Amino acid sequence: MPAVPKSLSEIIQEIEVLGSSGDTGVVIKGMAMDSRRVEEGDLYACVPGFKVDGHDYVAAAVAAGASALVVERFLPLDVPQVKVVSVRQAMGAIAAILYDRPSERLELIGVTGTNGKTTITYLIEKIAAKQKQKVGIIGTLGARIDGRDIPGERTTPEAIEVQKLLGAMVAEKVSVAVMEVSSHALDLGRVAGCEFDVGIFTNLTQDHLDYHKTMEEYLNAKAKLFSSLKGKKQPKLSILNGDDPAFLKLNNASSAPVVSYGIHNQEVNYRAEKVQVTSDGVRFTIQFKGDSQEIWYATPGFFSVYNALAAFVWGVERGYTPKSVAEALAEIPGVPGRFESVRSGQPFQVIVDYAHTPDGLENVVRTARDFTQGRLITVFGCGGDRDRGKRPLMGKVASEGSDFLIVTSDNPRTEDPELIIQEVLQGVSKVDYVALTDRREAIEKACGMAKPGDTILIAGKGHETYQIFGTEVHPFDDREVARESLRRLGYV
Ligand SMILES: CC(=O)N[C@H]1[C@@H](OP(=O)(O)OP(=O)(O)OC[C@H]2O[C@@H](n3ccc(=O)[nH]c3=O)[C@H](O)[C@@H]2O)O[C@H](CO)[C@@H](O)[C@@H]1O[C@H](C)C(=O)N[C@@H](C)C(=O)N[C@H](CCC(=O)O)C(=O)O
Ligand SMILES: Nc1ncnc2c1ncn2[C@@H]1O[C@H](COP(=O)(O)OP(=O)(O)OP(=O)(O)O)[C@@H](O)[C@H]1O
Ligand SMILES: N[C@H](CCC[C@H](N)C(=O)O)C(=O)O
Ligand SMILES: [Mg+2]
Repeated sequence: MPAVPKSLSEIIQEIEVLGSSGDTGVVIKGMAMDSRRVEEGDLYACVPGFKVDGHDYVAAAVAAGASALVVERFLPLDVPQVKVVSVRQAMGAIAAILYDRPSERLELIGVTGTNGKTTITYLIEKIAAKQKQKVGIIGTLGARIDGRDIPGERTTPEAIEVQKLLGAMVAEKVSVAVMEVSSHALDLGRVAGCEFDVGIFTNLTQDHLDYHKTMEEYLNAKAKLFSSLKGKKQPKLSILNGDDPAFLKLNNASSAPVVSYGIHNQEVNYRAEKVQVTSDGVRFTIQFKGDSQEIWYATPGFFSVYNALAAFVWGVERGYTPKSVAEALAEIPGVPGRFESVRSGQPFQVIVDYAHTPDGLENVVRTARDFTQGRLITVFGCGGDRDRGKRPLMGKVASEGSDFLIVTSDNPRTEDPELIIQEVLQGVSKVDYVALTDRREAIEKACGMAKPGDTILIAGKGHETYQIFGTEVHPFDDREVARESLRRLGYV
């Protein structure tokens, strides 16, 4: 959906500015934060980045047709300019104005936490779609509007893109939008201009310390989602994992009433009990408000109980019958790249999963181990240019839970793949392992050595269809590569 053109002065009236220069009567037709994507009549937002400063690209932006600039310091140019404290924060607010404040026209759910966000957005999509609601998703797998996929690069896109997508959802009469809100997004203002109605917290374990430095800072970023739950639309709700150590802090930070869920904490509002984890999924009973509901959700792992619980709470609190929410959960075939089985008729299991944190990997290794008769062969690596501290921790949990380990590459980006592997190996002990830098070779090795009853767990890339070396993106899909390896071994 295109932006609704507005004069710069109209925009300035609705946001906090430090000052302006030039003709503020100029009409703004759209907005861009990248000079290379500026179109005629756009407002170019000069973002001081981690690598470069957008203020240095105004000449290119103006040459491409930018009609005005949002700046943190006035530039000696004959172009209308608006000066703000933080361009990153102002960008969302301005884009929201240009797209007619779309988040005020639908229910917006934000899902945050280290693991489980994508999964929960898919569960909520299913629950709402079963009630004949049109649903929009924004997250790691891209955006999706009423079942139509729109590719995306980040878990939470930049603010302008977020508002544009929400605007498109409003235009398509979406009533429920569910969005993954990463800690980077909360810190970098990518959700500025969004009025959330519901915040969902999954869990907090180590990740992204390259960016946040401490777990406390990481949690503070997450907490912003819950403290932001105020505004015109009512009611607001925080849905929090009562078993997580971060619960108390988020409970205190929340501006909205809190509903909690969990398994161990006896005080939570929605509690799962009689949990059975099988190789096909999880079965359990939810006790809530003097009522109870049986749940079947076809993704194995104790962690799946938490994901299903969080989605169930949203559905029931929205007023859907517990039975209809349970039926929706039972119908979900699985989320791409999350505990996804590759089946080519081979007498062993091959599972592709997106676990890329110590906690995620530990959970998924334990789950696979629990239903494996033979050996558990785990293939994984750690991303380059990401939290280095998690590498030996992932090496440790993978080696402790597996019978054979193949340490390989997972998006080395600008780092040396061999050195990343060395850091993973620092945590590896008590297990036979091999390091194979080439991920294809690693998967082939696993398939070649598996015997009937074994399980191969290929972790870290899940749905990803690429491998990033340097800044180049090469096609690579764990599921495809596993299928090819199995084919070569004679399975079809
Ligand atoms: C730390 C981080 O998030 N960085 C993001 C940030 O980069 P940056 O601020 O350093 O940008 P920069 O390259 O210095 O450029 C500054 C400005 O100059 C502009 N520019 C630059 C060059 C030019 O010719 N013209 C121009 O206008 C850029 O468009 C930008 O506006 O803004 C860039 C532009 O949007 C993003 O691509 C970049 O994401 C990087 C690549 C990234 O990897 N982010 C990851 C860590 C991330 O965001 N992950 C989270 C969490 C994932 C999860 O766990 O779920 C996510 O939400 O995806
Ligand atoms: N509730 C959970 N607790 C711990 N681990 C989980 C949980 N849910 C999923 N996982 C593990 O984490 C992996 C990623 O799950 P998912 O994609 O839902 O998380 P995410 O929070 O969206 O991740 P990202 O930060 O990359 O967006 C899964 O493949 C699984 O191994
Ligand atoms: N959203 C996560 C995904 C990591 C997936 C893994 N494959 C990697 O590239 O490190 C991140 O950006 O840290
Ligand atoms: Mg995700």
